Amino acid sequence: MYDIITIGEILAEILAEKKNQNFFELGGTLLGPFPSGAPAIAIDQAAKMGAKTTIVAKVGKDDFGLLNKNRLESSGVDISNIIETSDNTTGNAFVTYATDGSRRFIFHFKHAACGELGPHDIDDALIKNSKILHIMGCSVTGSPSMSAAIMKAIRTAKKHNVKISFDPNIRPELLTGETSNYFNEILESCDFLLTGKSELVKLFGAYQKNLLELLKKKDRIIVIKDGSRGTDVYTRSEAFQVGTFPTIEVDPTGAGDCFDGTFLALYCNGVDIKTASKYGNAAGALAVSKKGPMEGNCRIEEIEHLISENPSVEAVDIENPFTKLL
Ligand SMILES: Nc1ncnc2c1ncn2[C@@H]1O[C@H](COP(=O)(O)OP(=O)(O)O)[C@@H](O)[C@H]1O
Ligand SMILES: O=C(O)C[C@@H](O)[C@H](O)C(=O)COP(=O)(O)O
Repeated sequence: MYDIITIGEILAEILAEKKNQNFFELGGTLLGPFPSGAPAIAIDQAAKMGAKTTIVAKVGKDDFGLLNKNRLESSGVDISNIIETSDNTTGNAFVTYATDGSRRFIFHFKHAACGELGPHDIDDALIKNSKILHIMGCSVTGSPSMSAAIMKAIRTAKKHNVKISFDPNIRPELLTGETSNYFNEILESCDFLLTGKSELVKLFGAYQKNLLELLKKKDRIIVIKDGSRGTDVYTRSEAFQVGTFPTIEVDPTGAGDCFDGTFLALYCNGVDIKTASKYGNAAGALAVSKKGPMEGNCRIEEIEHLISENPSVEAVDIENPFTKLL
């Protein structure tokens, strides 16, 4: 039995060393390759937290695949469901940051090993034998066959009461046609919506009404992550905010996935959602302090050390805007 299973892309990530460095001129230094892919980052962190985890994904028979398999295995992820294909090479993400904090990606995804993953690669028994299925929106939009694989898994999870966790993690560079139908189905089904605030705005604009509808349909946990501004959490009966931990941000990529892995691992262990959110924020702060999307992933001892140094960071109850309307 797995605590958490995820399905999606494994990538090798290449990072531009300097801000505003572009990819159309010679001369800039590139850092990496870093193990990456949003589902891989989250599942790596969940395993580091002690959860029993696996990832269903495809890599090529190449060094980028090996880089990722080695990293995930050393963190404790069961890598036996990573398929090696001879038909394509491991996917890539090239990332560059601008001085205003925005980032741009060039992906090699749809026609890479990760994009080959299809419904035939999804074993229903694996999904049924998991407590939580965690899905990232970027995976849903990455390739048509991966979308079909993920939707098959979502429907199996729903049928067998496996909890569904969804982080929309929208990457404009990966958006394709069918996306909104899939997103709507996953949003309706999910038990955990672990979303970045900017993604909520992209999905819904002014999102309060949509969150109310989601809570009316199901008592779920909605986490809104907002970078250095912290995290808001809503359920039908609870609403609270958790502030951030001091850190020096050198690379924001991966913080949200790292939050997800931490939060879900602790939830599976029976930890209350206020504590799990605080630990998630601490993990996010540690994540942004290292270059590379999962280089800042951490074990629980590092999180507890950061928390013990910052006793004033607590979950603070706020008025629940939804309770009166439900
Ligand atoms: N600069 C930062 N300083 C402190 N904590 C941060 C910082 N950036 C991210 N975090 C923590 O990591 C969490 C997840 O990061 P965020 O960027 O909001 O996720 P996402 O990528 O899903 O939008 C945040 O809610 C916050 O607690
Ligand atoms: O998997 C992808 O398609 C994108 C990843 O390469 C990237 O690392 C990412 O999206 C990280 O997400 P974040 O946690 O929201 O920064």
